[in-house]
Amino acid sequence: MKVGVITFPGSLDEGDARRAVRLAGGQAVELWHADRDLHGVDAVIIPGGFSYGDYLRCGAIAALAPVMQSVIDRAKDGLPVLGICNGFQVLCESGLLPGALVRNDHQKFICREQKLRVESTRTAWSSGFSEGAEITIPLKNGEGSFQAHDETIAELEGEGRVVFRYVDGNPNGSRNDIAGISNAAGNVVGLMPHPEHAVEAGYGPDSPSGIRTGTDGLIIFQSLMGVLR
Ligand SMILES: NC(=O)CC[C@H](N)C(=O)O
Repeated sequence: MKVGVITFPGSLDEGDARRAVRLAGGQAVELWHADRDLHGVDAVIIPGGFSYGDYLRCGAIAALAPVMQSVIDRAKDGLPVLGICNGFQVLCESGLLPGALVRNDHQKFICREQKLRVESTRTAWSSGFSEGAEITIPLKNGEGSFQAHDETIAELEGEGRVVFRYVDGNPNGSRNDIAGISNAAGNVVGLMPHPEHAVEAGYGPDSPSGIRTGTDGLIIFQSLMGVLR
């Protein structure tokens, strides 16, 4: 299975995302922001970082990059797409996901191990979890507060499209403690915390479930492999 990982100027975590794909059993393919060609990939990951220096808003310029035009077209046909942190910001700016990520309510960059609850397993990227599972993966951003109109929040909640929710304290003022959402079809998912940094035992944060040690993030990439199989 070929999983494309996009690099924009200012991307940071594309290497870890490619590594996560490989550890989950996939083949990682490098995609370049200025290239419209998706090189026959079966899925796309938009990684974390500071694309185009976070000007004008985080993700706003990346959403207009040539590669994103192809991602937007293919996502409408069901291509699995995962946006991690800056990637989530790009997905919201490109219109593939609703809402916006704005500055953390406390105005500071946050970097910590974050506990999440898996609220929906009906997406390409969360099908490997059991519903309600609690996982811990790193969170690191300045603009991670998820905001949307009341109607959009009601729609996301009503349609079961909140995929990940912060537990044990809201780190950034996100509405309804939302850490990650999906589109209606479930092929596009964006989340602020970083699963690609919790894929190897001994290196990621310990899971509160006690079942795994530091590898909760790997299940997101393994979920995709199950869907593509
Ligand atoms: N880790 C990241 O992807 C950072 C995302 C974004 N540039 C922010 O600081 O909010």
